[in-house]
Amino acid sequence: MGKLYVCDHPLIQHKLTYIRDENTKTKDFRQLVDEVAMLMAYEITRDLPLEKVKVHTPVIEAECQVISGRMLGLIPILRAGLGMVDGILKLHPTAKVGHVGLYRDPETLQPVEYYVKLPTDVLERELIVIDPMLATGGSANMAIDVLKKRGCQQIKLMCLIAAPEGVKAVQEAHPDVDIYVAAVDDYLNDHGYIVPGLGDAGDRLFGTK
Ligand SMILES: O=P(O)(O)OC[C@H]1O[C@H](OP(=O)(O)OP(=O)(O)O)[C@H](O)[C@@H]1O
Ligand SMILES: O=c1cc[nH]c(=O)[nH]1
Ligand SMILES: [Mg+2]
Repeated sequence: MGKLYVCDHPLIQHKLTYIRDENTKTKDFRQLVDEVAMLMAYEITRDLPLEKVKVHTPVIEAECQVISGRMLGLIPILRAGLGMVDGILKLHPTAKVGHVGLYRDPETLQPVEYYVKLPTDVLERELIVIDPMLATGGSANMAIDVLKKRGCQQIKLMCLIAAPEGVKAVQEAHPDVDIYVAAVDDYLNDHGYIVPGLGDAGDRLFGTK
């Protein structure tokens, strides 16, 4: 079963509180999501492998370390996942970005695919699927399916807030995928919203409501 990591760094938890607050308006919401995504990326990439390299400092030749291994690909689920991309790119500027467009039907809560565009070298990259909200898990599972159907193998999932139902659904459908979140909330309400949650992440990011 995939592991669940809760990024409980005080800076992440502090910022998440203001992201949840209904009085936080679009500009600050966007800024805070960007900052939390960057802080989470720092935690998530803690296990990246290093390799030794020689560097000439102005003083001597030294043996130092650089990140080795596979390159990174970020896969935001449109729309709301877009809000987390730039924060991660600040730490990993060479990552490529693939987009998976899904919306959740408000009646059935089932995800509907409307767009997929991936880097040509996606199979050579470690992928992080990004979405602020993991509610029923339908969207995350469909995005991971989209990647696996194309042969992708090394996939992580990164969300701000998860419902227990969503964590369970992803762990059952994709036991090879580790999940990284800033918080696991209490439950889903009758409309499929995470409680306490933050409302509709896409609407709050883009000011569409
Ligand atoms: O786990 P699930 O039950 O599938 O719900 C989570 C999905 O719902 C939201 O997207 P939404 O459908 O609102 O699209 P948007 O990002 O365009 O607003 C959210 O950003 C996730 O993608
Ligand atoms: O609480 C939720 C659930 C799904 N999508 C959101 O944006 N928020
Ligand atoms: Mg939305």
